[in-house]
Amino acid sequence: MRYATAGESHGPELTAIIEGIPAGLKVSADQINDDLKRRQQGYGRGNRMKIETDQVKILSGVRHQESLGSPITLNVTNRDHAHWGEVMSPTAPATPENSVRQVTRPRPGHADLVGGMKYRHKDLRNVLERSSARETTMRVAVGSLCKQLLAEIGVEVLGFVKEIGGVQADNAKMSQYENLTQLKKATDESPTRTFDAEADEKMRELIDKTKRDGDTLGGIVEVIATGMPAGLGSYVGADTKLDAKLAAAIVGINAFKGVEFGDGFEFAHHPGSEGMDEIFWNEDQGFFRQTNHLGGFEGGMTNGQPIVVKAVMKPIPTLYKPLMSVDVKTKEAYKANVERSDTTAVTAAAVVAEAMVAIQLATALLDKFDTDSIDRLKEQVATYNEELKRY
Ligand SMILES: Cc1cc2nc3c(=O)[nH]c(=O)nc-3n(C[C@H](O)[C@H](O)[C@H](O)COP(=O)(O)O)c2cc1C
Ligand SMILES: C=C(O[C@@H]1CC(C(=O)O)=C[C@@H](OP(=O)(O)O)[C@H]1O)C(=O)O
Repeated sequence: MRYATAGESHGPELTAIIEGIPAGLKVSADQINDDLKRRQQGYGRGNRMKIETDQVKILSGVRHQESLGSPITLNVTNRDHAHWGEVMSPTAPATPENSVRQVTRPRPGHADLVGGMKYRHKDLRNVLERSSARETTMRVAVGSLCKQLLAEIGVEVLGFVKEIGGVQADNAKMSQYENLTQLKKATDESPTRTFDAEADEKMRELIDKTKRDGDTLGGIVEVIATGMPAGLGSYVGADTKLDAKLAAAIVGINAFKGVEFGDGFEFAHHPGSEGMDEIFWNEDQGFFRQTNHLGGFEGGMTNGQPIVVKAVMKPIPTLYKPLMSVDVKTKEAYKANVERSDTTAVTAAAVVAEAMVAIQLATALLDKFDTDSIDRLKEQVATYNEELKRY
Protein backbone atom coordinates (compact mmCIF):
# COMPACT_ATOMS: atom_id res chain seq x y z
CA MET A 1 0.00 0.00 0.00
CA ARG A 2 1.17 3.53 -0.68
CA TYR A 3 -0.41 6.96 -0.48
CA ALA A 4 0.27 10.57 -1.31
CA THR A 5 -1.36 13.78 -0.13
CA ALA A 6 -1.69 17.14 -1.90
CA GLY A 7 -3.05 20.57 -1.04
CA GLU A 8 -2.11 23.93 0.47
CA SER A 9 -3.37 25.07 3.87
CA HIS A 10 -5.51 27.92 2.46
CA GLY A 11 -5.91 26.46 -1.03
CA PRO A 12 -9.23 25.12 -2.25
CA GLU A 13 -8.95 21.41 -1.39
CA LEU A 14 -6.90 18.71 0.31
CA THR A 15 -6.55 15.33 -1.41
CA ALA A 16 -5.13 11.87 -0.72
CA ILE A 17 -4.75 8.96 -3.13
CA ILE A 18 -4.26 5.51 -1.62
CA GLU A 19 -3.22 2.52 -3.72
CA GLY A 20 -3.21 -1.10 -2.59
CA ILE A 21 -6.24 -1.35 -0.30
CA PRO A 22 -7.74 -4.83 -0.93
CA ALA A 23 -11.15 -5.16 -2.56
CA GLY A 24 -14.15 -5.89 -0.37
CA LEU A 25 -13.24 -3.70 2.63
CA LYS A 26 -16.31 -2.02 4.15
CA VAL A 27 -15.50 1.70 4.06
CA SER A 28 -17.30 4.02 6.46
CA ALA A 29 -17.14 7.72 5.61
CA ASP A 30 -18.74 8.40 9.02
CA GLN A 31 -15.79 6.78 10.74
CA ILE A 32 -13.33 8.89 8.72
CA ASN A 33 -15.34 12.02 9.61
CA ASP A 34 -15.28 11.02 13.26
CA ASP A 35 -11.46 10.84 13.19
CA LEU A 36 -11.24 14.14 11.28
CA LYS A 37 -13.35 15.69 14.04
CA ARG A 38 -11.12 14.18 16.74
CA ARG A 39 -8.11 15.79 15.05
CA GLN A 40 -9.84 19.18 14.98
CA GLN A 41 -10.77 19.11 18.65
CA GLY A 42 -8.53 19.80 21.58
CA TYR A 43 -7.89 22.51 24.10
CA GLY A 44 -5.45 25.18 22.96
CA ARG A 45 -6.16 25.19 19.25
CA GLY A 46 -6.54 28.52 17.41
CA ASN A 47 -9.46 30.07 15.54
CA ARG A 48 -8.91 28.18 12.28
CA MET A 49 -10.58 25.15 13.82
CA LYS A 50 -13.75 27.22 14.30
CA ILE A 51 -13.86 27.83 10.55
CA GLU A 52 -13.22 24.28 9.36
CA THR A 53 -15.62 21.33 9.69
CA ASP A 54 -13.55 18.68 7.96
CA GLN A 55 -15.75 16.23 6.05
CA VAL A 56 -14.39 13.59 3.68
CA LYS A 57 -15.57 13.10 0.13
CA ILE A 58 -14.73 9.66 -1.29
CA LEU A 59 -14.19 10.22 -4.99
CA SER A 60 -12.87 6.91 -6.30
CA GLY A 61 -12.06 3.31 -5.46
CA VAL A 62 -15.19 2.68 -3.39
CA ARG A 63 -18.63 1.60 -4.58
CA HIS A 64 -21.67 1.13 -2.34
CA GLN A 65 -19.42 1.51 0.74
CA GLU A 66 -16.99 -1.26 -0.34
CA SER A 67 -13.47 -0.87 -1.71
CA LEU A 68 -12.92 -2.01 -5.30
CA GLY A 69 -9.17 -2.68 -5.15
CA SER A 70 -8.58 0.40 -7.32
CA PRO A 71 -6.95 3.66 -6.09
CA ILE A 72 -9.05 5.42 -3.46
CA THR A 73 -9.27 9.21 -3.62
CA LEU A 74 -10.21 11.14 -0.48
CA ASN A 75 -10.93 14.84 -0.50
CA VAL A 76 -11.54 17.54 2.14
CA THR A 77 -12.52 21.13 1.35
CA ASN A 78 -10.71 24.01 3.07
CA ARG A 79 -13.61 26.24 4.12
CA ASP A 80 -11.13 28.99 5.01
CA HIS A 81 -10.20 29.23 1.31
CA ALA A 82 -13.37 31.31 0.81
CA HIS A 83 -11.74 34.09 2.89
CA TRP A 84 -8.67 34.30 0.66
CA GLY A 85 -10.27 35.61 -2.52
CA GLU A 86 -7.86 34.92 -5.38
CA VAL A 87 -4.76 35.16 -3.14
CA MET A 88 -4.56 31.37 -2.98
CA SER A 89 -6.09 30.66 -6.39
CA PRO A 90 -4.21 28.08 -8.47
CA THR A 91 -5.48 29.68 -11.71
CA ALA A 92 -5.86 33.46 -11.18
CA PRO A 93 -2.82 35.43 -12.46
CA ALA A 94 -0.43 37.16 -10.03
CA THR A 95 -1.73 40.74 -9.86
CA PRO A 96 -0.92 43.30 -7.13
CA GLU A 97 -4.33 42.51 -5.53
CA ASN A 98 -3.62 38.76 -5.61
CA SER A 99 -0.13 39.16 -4.16
CA VAL A 100 -1.08 40.56 -0.74
CA ARG A 101 -0.51 38.65 2.55
CA GLN A 102 3.09 37.97 1.61
CA VAL A 103 5.40 36.56 4.27
CA THR A 104 8.95 37.95 4.20
CA ARG A 105 9.96 37.61 7.87
CA PRO A 106 10.58 33.88 8.43
CA ARG A 107 9.34 32.42 11.71
CA PRO A 108 12.08 30.60 13.67
CA GLY A 109 11.18 26.92 14.02
CA HIS A 110 9.21 26.84 10.75
CA ALA A 111 10.17 25.71 7.26
CA ASP A 112 9.88 29.37 6.11
CA LEU A 113 13.54 30.44 5.72
CA VAL A 114 15.19 27.23 4.51
CA GLY A 115 12.20 26.44 2.28
CA GLY A 116 12.50 29.89 0.69
CA MET A 117 16.25 29.46 0.12
CA LYS A 118 15.83 25.97 -1.31
CA TYR A 119 12.93 26.68 -3.70
CA ARG A 120 13.95 30.31 -4.48
CA HIS A 121 10.67 31.63 -3.07
CA LYS A 122 10.76 35.27 -1.96
CA ASP A 123 7.18 35.16 -0.70
CA LEU A 124 7.52 32.62 2.10
CA ARG A 125 3.77 32.00 1.97
CA ASN A 126 4.68 29.63 -0.88
CA VAL A 127 6.53 27.55 1.73
CA LEU A 128 4.27 27.77 4.74
CA GLU A 129 1.14 26.87 2.82
CA ARG A 130 2.41 23.32 2.33
CA SER A 131 4.62 22.96 5.41
CA SER A 132 1.57 23.76 7.57
CA ALA A 133 0.16 20.90 9.60
CA ARG A 134 -3.13 21.43 7.78
CA GLU A 135 -1.77 18.59 5.62
CA THR A 136 -2.15 16.18 8.56
CA THR A 137 -5.91 16.25 7.87
CA MET A 138 -5.34 13.88 4.97
CA ARG A 139 -2.98 11.65 6.94
CA VAL A 140 -5.75 11.22 9.50
CA ALA A 141 -8.24 10.39 6.72
CA VAL A 142 -5.83 7.78 5.30
CA GLY A 143 -5.08 6.48 8.81
CA SER A 144 -8.78 6.16 9.52
CA LEU A 145 -9.20 3.99 6.42
CA CYS A 146 -6.21 1.91 7.55
CA LYS A 147 -7.81 1.49 10.99
CA GLN A 148 -10.91 0.11 9.25
CA LEU A 149 -8.69 -2.42 7.49
CA LEU A 150 -6.82 -3.31 10.69
CA ALA A 151 -10.09 -3.76 12.61
CA GLU A 152 -10.95 -6.60 10.21
CA ILE A 153 -8.11 -8.65 11.71
CA GLY A 154 -8.71 -7.48 15.27
CA VAL A 155 -6.11 -4.70 15.48
CA GLU A 156 -7.05 -1.52 17.40
CA VAL A 157 -4.96 1.67 17.42
CA LEU A 158 -5.38 4.61 19.81
CA GLY A 159 -3.45 7.85 20.32
CA PHE A 160 -3.79 10.08 23.39
CA VAL A 161 -1.91 12.72 25.41
CA LYS A 162 0.58 11.97 28.20
CA GLU A 163 2.01 15.41 28.88
CA ILE A 164 1.54 19.06 27.93
CA GLY A 165 4.12 21.70 28.86
CA GLY A 166 5.48 19.63 31.75
CA VAL A 167 2.09 18.65 33.24
CA GLN A 168 2.11 14.86 33.21
CA ALA A 169 -0.79 12.42 33.28
CA ASP A 170 -0.45 9.84 36.06
CA ASN A 171 0.43 6.52 34.35
CA ALA A 172 -1.04 4.53 37.22
CA LYS A 173 -4.50 5.85 36.30
CA MET A 174 -4.38 3.96 33.01
CA SER A 175 -5.03 0.68 34.82
CA GLN A 176 -8.67 1.74 35.46
CA TYR A 177 -9.35 1.13 31.74
CA GLU A 178 -9.70 -2.51 30.79
CA ASN A 179 -9.21 -2.08 27.05
CA LEU A 180 -8.56 0.46 24.30
CA THR A 181 -12.30 1.01 23.71
CA GLN A 182 -12.71 2.28 27.28
CA LEU A 183 -9.53 4.34 27.07
CA LYS A 184 -10.71 5.85 23.77
CA LYS A 185 -14.03 6.89 25.30
CA ALA A 186 -12.25 8.61 28.21
CA THR A 187 -9.65 10.38 26.09
CA ASP A 188 -12.24 11.42 23.48
CA GLU A 189 -14.21 13.09 26.28
CA SER A 190 -11.18 14.91 27.69
CA PRO A 191 -10.51 18.42 26.27
CA THR A 192 -6.79 17.66 26.40
CA ARG A 193 -7.23 14.07 25.17
CA THR A 194 -5.75 12.57 28.33
CA PHE A 195 -7.00 9.82 30.68
CA ASP A 196 -6.22 11.68 33.92
CA ALA A 197 -8.94 14.20 34.91
CA GLU A 198 -6.70 16.06 37.38
CA ALA A 199 -3.89 16.43 34.87
CA ASP A 200 -6.46 17.55 32.29
CA GLU A 201 -7.50 20.45 34.51
CA LYS A 202 -3.89 21.48 35.19
CA MET A 203 -3.06 21.24 31.49
CA ARG A 204 -5.96 23.53 30.60
CA GLU A 205 -4.93 26.08 33.24
CA LEU A 206 -1.40 26.06 31.88
CA ILE A 207 -2.63 26.43 28.28
CA ASP A 208 -4.81 29.44 29.29
CA LYS A 209 -1.89 31.11 31.05
CA THR A 210 0.51 30.39 28.18
CA LYS A 211 -1.96 31.85 25.69
CA ARG A 212 -2.26 35.03 27.79
CA ASP A 213 1.56 35.26 27.78
CA GLY A 214 1.65 34.99 23.95
CA ASP A 215 3.66 31.78 24.26
CA THR A 216 3.15 28.15 23.19
CA LEU A 217 3.53 24.59 24.49
CA GLY A 218 4.58 21.12 23.35
CA GLY A 219 4.13 17.74 24.97
CA ILE A 220 4.16 13.97 24.75
CA VAL A 221 1.67 11.67 23.02
CA GLU A 222 1.35 7.90 23.22
CA VAL A 223 -0.04 5.45 20.68
CA ILE A 224 -1.02 1.88 21.60
CA ALA A 225 -1.88 -0.78 19.04
CA THR A 226 -3.28 -4.14 20.18
CA GLY A 227 -3.91 -7.38 18.29
CA MET A 228 -1.05 -7.15 15.81
CA PRO A 229 0.28 -10.63 14.88
CA ALA A 230 3.91 -11.41 15.74
CA GLY A 231 6.49 -11.36 12.95
CA LEU A 232 5.56 -8.20 11.01
CA GLY A 233 8.72 -6.38 9.87
CA SER A 234 12.10 -8.12 9.80
CA TYR A 235 15.51 -8.10 11.49
CA VAL A 236 17.29 -8.91 8.21
CA GLY A 237 18.01 -5.34 7.13
CA ALA A 238 17.95 -1.80 8.49
CA ASP A 239 15.20 -0.84 6.06
CA THR A 240 12.97 -3.81 6.86
CA LYS A 241 12.62 -3.13 10.58
CA LEU A 242 9.05 -2.11 11.35
CA ASP A 243 9.94 -0.15 14.51
CA ALA A 244 12.34 1.95 12.38
CA LYS A 245 9.55 2.64 9.86
CA LEU A 246 7.22 3.65 12.69
CA ALA A 247 9.86 5.99 14.11
CA ALA A 248 10.30 7.66 10.71
CA ALA A 249 6.54 8.00 10.29
CA ILE A 250 6.17 9.62 13.71
CA VAL A 251 9.08 12.03 13.33
CA GLY A 252 7.57 12.89 9.93
CA ILE A 253 4.69 14.62 11.75
CA ASN A 254 5.12 18.40 11.89
CA ALA A 255 6.93 19.47 15.09
CA PHE A 256 7.75 15.92 16.30
CA LYS A 257 11.28 15.69 17.65
CA GLY A 258 11.66 12.29 19.31
CA VAL A 259 10.17 8.86 19.59
CA GLU A 260 10.53 5.90 21.95
CA PHE A 261 9.17 2.36 22.21
CA GLY A 262 8.02 0.76 25.45
CA ASP A 263 10.21 1.92 28.35
CA GLY A 264 12.16 4.00 25.78
CA PHE A 265 14.61 6.51 27.27
CA GLU A 266 13.99 4.96 30.72
CA PHE A 267 16.11 2.00 29.57
CA ALA A 268 19.15 4.20 30.21
CA HIS A 269 18.47 4.06 33.96
CA HIS A 270 17.86 0.32 34.45
CA PRO A 271 19.88 -2.91 34.22
CA GLY A 272 19.00 -5.53 31.61
CA SER A 273 17.25 -7.72 34.20
CA GLU A 274 14.55 -5.02 34.46
CA GLY A 275 14.21 -4.27 30.79
CA MET A 276 13.38 -7.50 28.92
CA ASP A 277 10.12 -9.40 28.61
CA GLU A 278 10.53 -12.99 29.82
CA ILE A 279 9.19 -15.80 27.62
CA PHE A 280 6.51 -18.28 28.75
CA TRP A 281 4.57 -21.04 26.98
CA ASN A 282 1.30 -22.92 27.52
CA GLU A 283 -0.92 -25.11 25.37
CA ASP A 284 -3.68 -22.47 25.10
CA GLN A 285 -1.66 -19.44 24.06
CA GLY A 286 1.58 -20.86 22.69
CA PHE A 287 4.43 -18.46 23.53
CA PHE A 288 3.51 -15.39 25.58
CA ARG A 289 4.91 -12.59 27.78
CA GLN A 290 3.71 -11.10 31.05
CA THR A 291 5.43 -7.73 30.65
CA ASN A 292 5.88 -5.27 27.80
CA HIS A 293 9.03 -3.24 28.51
CA LEU A 294 9.98 -3.43 24.85
CA GLY A 295 6.75 -1.92 23.52
CA GLY A 296 5.93 -4.84 21.23
CA PHE A 297 9.16 -5.08 19.20
CA GLU A 298 12.14 -7.45 19.15
CA GLY A 299 14.57 -7.36 16.24
CA GLY A 300 12.44 -4.84 14.38
CA MET A 301 9.54 -7.33 14.36
CA THR A 302 6.25 -7.24 16.19
CA ASN A 303 6.38 -9.82 19.02
CA GLY A 304 2.64 -10.11 19.60
CA GLN A 305 2.57 -7.75 22.58
CA PRO A 306 0.78 -4.38 22.32
CA ILE A 307 2.80 -1.84 20.37
CA VAL A 308 3.53 1.16 22.59
CA VAL A 309 5.04 4.27 20.96
CA LYS A 310 5.63 7.58 22.72
CA ALA A 311 6.67 10.76 20.96
CA VAL A 312 7.51 14.35 21.81
CA MET A 313 6.17 17.43 20.04
CA LYS A 314 8.05 20.72 20.30
CA PRO A 315 6.15 23.88 21.30
CA ILE A 316 4.28 25.60 18.44
CA PRO A 317 6.86 27.82 16.71
CA THR A 318 4.60 30.77 15.78
CA LEU A 319 4.48 33.07 18.81
CA TYR A 320 2.11 35.99 19.38
CA LYS A 321 5.13 37.42 21.23
CA PRO A 322 7.32 36.92 18.14
CA LEU A 323 11.01 36.07 18.15
CA MET A 324 13.64 37.99 16.20
CA SER A 325 14.06 37.34 12.51
CA VAL A 326 15.42 39.03 9.39
CA ASP A 327 13.31 40.24 6.44
CA VAL A 328 14.39 38.18 3.41
CA LYS A 329 13.87 41.13 1.06
CA THR A 330 15.37 44.08 3.02
CA LYS A 331 17.74 42.02 5.26
CA GLU A 332 16.65 44.24 8.17
CA ALA A 333 16.12 42.73 11.62
CA TYR A 334 12.44 42.46 12.52
CA LYS A 335 10.11 40.52 14.73
CA ALA A 336 9.00 37.37 12.85
CA ASN A 337 5.61 37.34 11.09
CA VAL A 338 2.70 36.42 13.30
CA GLU A 339 0.32 34.04 11.55
CA ARG A 340 -2.90 32.99 13.28
CA SER A 341 -1.82 30.03 15.37
CA ASP A 342 -2.50 27.36 17.99
CA THR A 343 -1.20 27.71 21.57
CA THR A 344 -0.70 23.96 21.61
CA ALA A 345 -1.74 21.18 19.24
CA VAL A 346 -0.55 18.14 21.19
CA THR A 347 -4.19 16.98 21.41
CA ALA A 348 -4.57 17.05 17.62
CA ALA A 349 -1.12 15.56 17.14
CA ALA A 350 -2.09 12.50 19.22
CA VAL A 351 -4.73 11.71 16.58
CA VAL A 352 -2.18 12.30 13.80
CA ALA A 353 0.32 9.97 15.53
CA GLU A 354 -2.42 7.33 15.82
CA ALA A 355 -3.02 7.66 12.07
CA MET A 356 0.69 7.37 11.22
CA VAL A 357 0.99 4.18 13.29
CA ALA A 358 -2.15 2.76 11.65
CA ILE A 359 -0.76 3.52 8.18
CA GLN A 360 2.55 1.77 8.94
CA LEU A 361 0.86 -1.27 10.49
CA ALA A 362 -1.57 -1.62 7.57
CA THR A 363 1.32 -1.27 5.11
CA ALA A 364 3.33 -3.97 6.93
CA LEU A 365 0.34 -6.29 6.89
CA LEU A 366 -0.32 -5.72 3.20
CA ASP A 367 3.39 -6.24 2.45
CA LYS A 368 3.24 -9.67 4.05
CA PHE A 369 -0.08 -11.09 2.87
CA ASP A 370 -2.24 -11.19 -0.25
CA THR A 371 -3.62 -7.72 -0.97
CA ASP A 372 -6.28 -8.44 -3.62
CA SER A 373 -9.20 -9.38 -1.40
CA ILE A 374 -9.95 -8.51 2.22
CA ASP A 375 -11.47 -11.95 2.83
CA ARG A 376 -8.36 -13.74 1.55
CA LEU A 377 -6.21 -11.44 3.69
CA LYS A 378 -8.27 -12.40 6.75
CA GLU A 379 -8.02 -16.11 5.92
CA GLN A 380 -4.25 -15.84 5.52
CA VAL A 381 -3.81 -13.92 8.79
CA ALA A 382 -5.94 -16.51 10.63
CA THR A 383 -3.86 -19.39 9.19
CA TYR A 384 -0.64 -17.55 10.05
CA ASN A 385 -1.78 -16.87 13.63
CA GLU A 386 -2.71 -20.54 14.04
CA GLU A 387 0.75 -21.58 12.76
CA LEU A 388 2.45 -19.25 15.27
CA LYS A 389 0.37 -20.68 18.10
CA ARG A 390 1.52 -24.22 17.19
CA TYR A 391 5.20 -23.25 16.77
C1 LIG B 1 -1.75 19.31 14.46
C2 LIG B 1 -0.67 20.34 14.37
C3 LIG B 1 -1.02 21.67 14.44
C4 LIG B 1 -0.03 22.66 14.36
N1 LIG B 1 -0.40 23.96 14.46
C5 LIG B 1 0.54 24.92 14.37
C6 LIG B 1 0.19 26.29 14.46
O1 LIG B 1 -0.98 26.66 14.63
N2 LIG B 1 1.17 27.21 14.36
C7 LIG B 1 2.48 26.85 14.16
O2 LIG B 1 3.32 27.70 14.09
N3 LIG B 1 2.85 25.55 14.08
C8 LIG B 1 1.91 24.59 14.17
N4 LIG B 1 2.29 23.27 14.08
C9 LIG B 1 3.71 22.94 13.94
C10 LIG B 1 4.31 23.31 12.60
O3 LIG B 1 3.52 22.80 11.53
C11 LIG B 1 5.74 22.78 12.46
O4 LIG B 1 6.48 23.10 13.61
C12 LIG B 1 6.43 23.40 11.25
O5 LIG B 1 5.80 22.95 10.06
C13 LIG B 1 7.93 23.10 11.15
O6 LIG B 1 8.17 21.74 11.06
P1 LIG B 1 9.09 20.97 12.14
O7 LIG B 1 8.67 21.50 13.49
O8 LIG B 1 8.75 19.53 11.96
O9 LIG B 1 10.52 21.30 11.85
C14 LIG B 1 1.32 22.27 14.20
C15 LIG B 1 1.66 20.91 14.13
C16 LIG B 1 0.68 19.94 14.23
C17 LIG B 1 1.06 18.49 14.17
C1 LIG C 1 -5.14 24.33 9.73
C2 LIG C 1 -4.70 23.51 10.66
O1 LIG C 1 -3.65 23.78 11.50
C3 LIG C 1 -2.85 24.88 11.20
C4 LIG C 1 -1.42 24.41 11.32
C5 LIG C 1 -0.50 25.54 11.24
C6 LIG C 1 0.91 25.21 11.02
O2 LIG C 1 1.71 26.16 10.83
O3 LIG C 1 1.29 24.05 11.03
C7 LIG C 1 -0.91 26.83 11.43
C8 LIG C 1 -2.32 27.21 11.65
O4 LIG C 1 -2.89 27.59 10.41
P1 LIG C 1 -3.80 28.89 10.24
O5 LIG C 1 -2.85 30.04 10.24
O6 LIG C 1 -4.52 28.75 8.95
O7 LIG C 1 -4.73 28.93 11.41
C9 LIG C 1 -3.12 26.02 12.16
O8 LIG C 1 -4.48 26.33 12.21
C10 LIG C 1 -5.28 22.20 10.89
O9 LIG C 1 -4.78 21.50 11.80
O10 LIG C 1 -6.23 21.81 10.18
